[in-house]
Amino acid sequence: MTDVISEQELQALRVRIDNLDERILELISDRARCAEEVARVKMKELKEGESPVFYRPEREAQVLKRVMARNQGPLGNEEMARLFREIMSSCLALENPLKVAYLGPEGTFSQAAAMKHFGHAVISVPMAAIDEVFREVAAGAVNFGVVPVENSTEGAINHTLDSFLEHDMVICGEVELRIHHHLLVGETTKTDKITRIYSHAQSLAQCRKWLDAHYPNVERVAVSSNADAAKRVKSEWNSAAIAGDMAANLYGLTKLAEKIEDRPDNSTRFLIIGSQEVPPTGDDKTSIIVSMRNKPGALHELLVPFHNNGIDLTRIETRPSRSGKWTYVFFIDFVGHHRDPLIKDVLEKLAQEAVALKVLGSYPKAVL
Ligand SMILES: O=C(O)C(=O)C[C@]1(C(=O)O)C=C[C@@H](O)C=C1
Repeated sequence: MTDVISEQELQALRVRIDNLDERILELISDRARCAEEVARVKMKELKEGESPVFYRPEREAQVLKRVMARNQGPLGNEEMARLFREIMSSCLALENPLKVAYLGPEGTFSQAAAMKHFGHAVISVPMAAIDEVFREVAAGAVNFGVVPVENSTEGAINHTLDSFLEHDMVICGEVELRIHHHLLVGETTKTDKITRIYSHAQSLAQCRKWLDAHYPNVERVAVSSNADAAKRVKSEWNSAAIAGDMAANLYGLTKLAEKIEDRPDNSTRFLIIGSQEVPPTGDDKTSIIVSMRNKPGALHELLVPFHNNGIDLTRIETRPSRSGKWTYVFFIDFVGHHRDPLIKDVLEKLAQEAVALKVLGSYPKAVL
């Protein structure tokens, strides 16, 4: 009897869900038609020689923040924003499908970061090296690139910082990704006979203590990427790989142990590079490169204008210079947009003291 009643209850709920889905479907289609209209207006307003700007990171940040502010549950803010991220991604693809280069191969955390930032409707293009991502963007072969810039456990990604010295790029966004590593095996792996564990050197370092505790005598082999590690285990019965969810799914591997990173807050920050300046949203960050004269107190001089104006520095990194002129170079991130009057003032003061100063870009703070 109770079975019949709960079956009826279930039926009624499914009818409600079907009705809601129909309404959601209509609303999403309405939204998509609106985006098509937006594209038409953008094309209409173009002046001679201008090309349309379909992707608007400042607007996307605003849409996602609004969704999060209005959300009343039961779905969490991040979950709800993730759904809207995908809807917007599909709407943008209707206007103009974006091409995004990332540090490949398929299944890397860089690809996961690209999907988190742009949604799944973009065309993602794997590159063999960070420098190639920069070159692909510079050549106009893709609209944007996604490159890792710092990891909370292992620090700065120097290849990325150095590439900024060589290429003229605009930073148009940032995305932070929680990095969860898993120990992965294939169908043919003999799990009690593992003699080798493959992963990228950074990931092996991020799981060092776990490996010492669980596989102290197993050979650790550093390969070019986690995705490459995952690919190798498919055909080796005595090997395992350390990689993330994307690589596990892509290569059909099983998790022998989940979330094995030593620090539970392990995350990587990625930058979105392109050629498009992003207008202020009121909640932005700016990245600059500055080189100072090689004299005592140079770093102090550099920091004083920020301190005096109460500007929040979020990161400072030093790299060796590439030429005689660039004796040493500072990469600085701070809160604010380079068009804000206060920030403009500080940058002008800084430019007077510096050998060279380059604004890499102002962009909305990561929302997701
Ligand atoms: O508002 C715009 O300019 C749009 O193109 C619409 C829209 C959206 O779907 O909301 C789509 C893509 C842009 O990156 C930002 C927003």
